[in-house]
Amino acid sequence: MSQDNLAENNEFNDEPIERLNLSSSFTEKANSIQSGSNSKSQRSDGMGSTGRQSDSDGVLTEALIEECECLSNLNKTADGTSYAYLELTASSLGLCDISVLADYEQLQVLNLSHNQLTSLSAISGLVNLVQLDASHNRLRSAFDFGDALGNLRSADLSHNEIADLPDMTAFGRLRDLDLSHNRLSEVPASLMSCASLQHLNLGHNCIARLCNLDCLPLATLNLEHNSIERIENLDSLDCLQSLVLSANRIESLAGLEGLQLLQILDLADNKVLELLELRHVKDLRLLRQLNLARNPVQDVPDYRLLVIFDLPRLTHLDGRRVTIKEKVQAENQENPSMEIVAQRDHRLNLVYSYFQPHYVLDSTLQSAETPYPMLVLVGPNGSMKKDLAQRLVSDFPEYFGYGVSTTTRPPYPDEDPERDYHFVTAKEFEELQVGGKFIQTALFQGHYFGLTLEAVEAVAREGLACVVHMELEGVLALKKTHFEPRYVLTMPLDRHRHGQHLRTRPERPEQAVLQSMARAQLYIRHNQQHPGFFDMFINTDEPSEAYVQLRTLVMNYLGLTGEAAKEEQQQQQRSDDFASSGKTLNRTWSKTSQQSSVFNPLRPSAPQTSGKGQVEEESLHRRRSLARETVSSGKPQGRVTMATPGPLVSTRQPAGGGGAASSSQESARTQQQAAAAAGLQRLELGSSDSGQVRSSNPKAPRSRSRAGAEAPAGATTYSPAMIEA
Ligand SMILES: Nc1ncnc2c1ncn2[C@@H]1O[C@H](COP(=O)(O)OP(=O)(O)OP(=O)(O)O)[C@@H](O)[C@H]1O
Repeated sequence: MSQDNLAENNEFNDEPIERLNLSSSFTEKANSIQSGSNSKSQRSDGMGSTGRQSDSDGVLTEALIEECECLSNLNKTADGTSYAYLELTASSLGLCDISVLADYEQLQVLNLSHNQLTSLSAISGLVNLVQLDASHNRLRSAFDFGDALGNLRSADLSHNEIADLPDMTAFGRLRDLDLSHNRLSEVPASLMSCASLQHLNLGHNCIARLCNLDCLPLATLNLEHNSIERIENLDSLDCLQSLVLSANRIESLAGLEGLQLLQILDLADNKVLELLELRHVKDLRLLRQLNLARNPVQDVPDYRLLVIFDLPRLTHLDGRRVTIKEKVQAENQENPSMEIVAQRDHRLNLVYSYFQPHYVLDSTLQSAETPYPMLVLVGPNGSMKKDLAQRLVSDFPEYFGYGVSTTTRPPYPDEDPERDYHFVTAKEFEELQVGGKFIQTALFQGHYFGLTLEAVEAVAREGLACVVHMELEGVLALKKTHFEPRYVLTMPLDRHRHGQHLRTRPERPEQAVLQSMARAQLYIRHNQQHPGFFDMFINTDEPSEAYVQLRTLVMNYLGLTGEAAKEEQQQQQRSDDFASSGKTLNRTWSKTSQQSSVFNPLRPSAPQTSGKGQVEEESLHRRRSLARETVSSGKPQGRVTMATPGPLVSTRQPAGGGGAASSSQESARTQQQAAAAAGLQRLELGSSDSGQVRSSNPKAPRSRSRAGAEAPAGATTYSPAMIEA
């Protein structure tokens, strides 16, 4: 076998990444070297020299070599001109004199481990030597065999008494060097001339400082069990894949930032105290195995999940495989989705409220047929929703009241503490929360916001529907309660205008402005991914136009257009009279619940007992059920008559979509008849002329927008494309 062939057989740099194990990598390598050479040294009769006790006073002789069958691998010599044994294994023979080896200059692999050697000068003539194992001897000086062994690729000199290295310039081909378990007090400077060194083990020495490794092409470096306090001077190790620094005195991970190929980092048994240190390895994209076992940082609560969250690419942490479950758990804990946060908030508020004495609050109680009416304007801040809400309330005082939220945010100079928010301290907010006062809470830009039941009740007691405004997080929580409001998404589509709106408040920091602008995308995404989540959309680029749209929407909804308005006023008068006698709330705005079917949107609920006989009541009930089923399960129609005040339904035909409408006329008629049979009042609402108001209710007919988002048929599409424009 030629030298090169032999060298190829012993290459380590081609090992797959997974095999570059932590602290054991060098040991394994050493073992593989040893077992490799041992196996080569095995004769066909299975006998080798390893383990044989020498009876020649530690002198290796030809007779002993023969007796112990030390030679193996009869093959072509390096120059290819003749045959010779290329390997010699003379381990555990108590050898202290190996001068006989000077005659074996064809040797390529030499194993002299576990002897009593104090010098290797006798092998200075083995110019063909590629692999040397002289571990477990009593060598004081390594590489004292001179410069002639320039072909050496692998040298195991571990478990000796080496305190320093001579000049290594001649060993430019050396790839693997094991100097572990020696007496080195520093990284030998001469190592820097080993331009091919890929695997270096300096573990179990007395090294206190990391240095003299500059620009070495190391793939694995083991410095376990030394006295290193700081990770330094490793920046130039561009090829480093595995770094073992366990059992040192390291407190910080600083100094690892540049090791872009690092995959394995073993820092077990050190003094790393803070999770903050992980920032130094956060950007190491290939890091898969991290060992921080027995560091003080492990005492940090939720340590494991926090590390997994910070370094999501890890496959092994502290010697244990990171499971998918742990990854999900870490993500949910440290970066929960808005949905999970809302779920938690809701659970918390619910539990706190259960601890309180319960009152039956008639005014906001969900009745059998209709929920308490509420209108929620939702959108990113700066979408003018607060102004819109307050204007609506002042224009329709007979229908709407403003639900004042509570917040820990300090008031802006122009805000009225009674009208805009209830401003409280963080402690007061917490007390309210623990007191079970909130229907929903949300954290937004570092401040808590919450809507108390009392704020809604204050409006409801007046017989009014409650108008509130909030961020998406608040809506997610509110949707979990028994309230079933209408949700109007208010969004500036023009980023520039949005920025302008936000900057009207000089006290709002620029960072918050940019954050809020970025959040606009969140609303668009949410609208796309959850069709029907918002009931309507209003573009608030132009505040006055937005208000006109909202007002139109509300008036349409309340039936307050033209003659209808007058009639409504009269009706309202009658209702008020009715209400003043029994204070019955005009439930006009909220969505009906799944179970509830129908109600007259403009008049107080009809009394349930009509004086009909039982059979007639049952028949009526059957017909109502039939009508409900027909209405709720009916396929989207071009023109649908809804008997509920539920979704806004377009009466317009989508362009070119008449076919669907005509083909379903029969079905529509059936629905209408069924609804009429049940004695239900029709409510037909069209999209506004401006085309900006539309429903995203899933039951409404839909057409596909250019951007792929679903939108109700007949309505102008609301898509991110509009934002881009
Ligand atoms: N109970 C609540 N739950 C969740 N979000 C809420 C709640 N009450 C108010 N918010 C929202 O918190 C955000 C607070 O924003 P900010 O303090 O910057 O300005 P604002 O004047 O209150 O609102 P805007 O800028 O939208 O007029 C607003 O988007 C507001 O709608």
